Amino acid sequence: MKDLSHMLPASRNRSQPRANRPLPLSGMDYSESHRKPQVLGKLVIAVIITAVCILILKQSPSFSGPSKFSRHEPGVTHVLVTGGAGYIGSHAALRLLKDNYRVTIVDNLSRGNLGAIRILQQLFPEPGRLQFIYADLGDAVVVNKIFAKNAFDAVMHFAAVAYVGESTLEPLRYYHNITSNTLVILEAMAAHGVKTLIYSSTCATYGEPEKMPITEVTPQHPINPYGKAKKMAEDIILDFSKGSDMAVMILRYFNVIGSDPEGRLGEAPRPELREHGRISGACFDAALGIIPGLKVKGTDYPTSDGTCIRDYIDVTDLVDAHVKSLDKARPSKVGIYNVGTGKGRSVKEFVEACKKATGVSIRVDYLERRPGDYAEVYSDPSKINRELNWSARRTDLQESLSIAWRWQKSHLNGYESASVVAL
Ligand SMILES: O=c1ccn([C@@H]2O[C@H](COP(=O)(O)OP(=O)(O)O[C@H]3OC[C@@H](O)[C@H](O)[C@H]3O)[C@@H](O)[C@H]2O)c(=O)[nH]1
Repeated sequence: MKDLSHMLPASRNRSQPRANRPLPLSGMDYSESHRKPQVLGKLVIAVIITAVCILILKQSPSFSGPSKFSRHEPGVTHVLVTGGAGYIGSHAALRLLKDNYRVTIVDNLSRGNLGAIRILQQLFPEPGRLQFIYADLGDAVVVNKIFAKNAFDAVMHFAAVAYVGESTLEPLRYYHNITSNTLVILEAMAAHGVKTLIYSSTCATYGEPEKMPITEVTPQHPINPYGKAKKMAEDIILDFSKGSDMAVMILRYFNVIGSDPEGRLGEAPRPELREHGRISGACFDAALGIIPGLKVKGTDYPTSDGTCIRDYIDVTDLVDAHVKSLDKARPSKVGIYNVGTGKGRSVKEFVEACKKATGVSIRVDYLERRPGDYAEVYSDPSKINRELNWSARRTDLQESLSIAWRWQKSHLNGYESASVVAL
């Protein structure tokens, strides 16, 4: 058995010991059946544990076992959700499962959380609803096996590293993870006749446009490796789909915030990547006292208050756009959509909303600009409003942040613990 416990996220709150449970993974299998009894010789305990393991194994489809997903059942859409252990992917998987889709999640857990998968498994324990496969999309052989064993109807490709700052420091990681892995997915789709793709792209592909708001025909001139890698992936997808009967939807997300309003899932980024973290995570970390204060990166931008302008879209609205895209995807058609609210908010405005949502007077330090940042981006969402009948519903920044804050407060160690604190 391969011990992959080092891949679990480190404790977010240094004052609390890390819950060091070894990951129950064996090769590519995901199963809780591999735990060994701690005390040898205690036969009765061993028998009970074995019985429990068999029960759990029955509930947790494993990659190498007979797949309950290998048959194509008419009327049930089976969606491959790459990156389904991550922030957006897990929220999308939850919505798909709620809407009665069958879901297979593939994730290498490099940025996502096994805890999110466990929550989804608890919510949807029925055999044949949710399958989790621990695998890296960079491994074409494994990806092909996954496609060969499963009859996917559609792919939602979320899996990606997604920090603008990190991308400027580690560009090759971004090109590999985003661009190359998309190629692997497309090749597997072609080889196995899967013809529907919903692709997670980003406003970062536009770079620093001259005109606001950004429409889908605004020229794309990305200025950081993250945006460039996503743009390349988009181009490959478009070339690949040309002249084919592929149904493709490319969704260009603006800045995603919030979490499941019912508090089942949240955003739990890797603590070791905190320095690259997004503004929402940084605000919450500052409010929780995990970091001494929030660093506002750049106050000399040509904007109303000197800080960057972004369009913050709630994750619940974003996953709704995915479900609508899947519904409206048609053979031989490509749809490209901005997914945003259409409203630009400055970093200073964001910080004020975060202070109100958390009730904490967060300390704010003003620093130099962050490499790779653009001054102002916000969307014109009229195309997606019109064509997919989608519009953002939760447009109150403070409300989205309040929902996310509730989850953060009750998950000080991310998915590893649910210790509630009174602030
Ligand atoms: O600690 C921080 C983090 C961020 N910021 C600022 O907040 C603004 C937003 O930065 P974020 O890192 O949250 O988000 P970005 O706009 O860089 O990209 C984000 O949105 C588009 C998505 O596709 C990307 O995946 C996501 O990272 C920037 O101006 C940034 O400099 C801070 O001032 N302090």
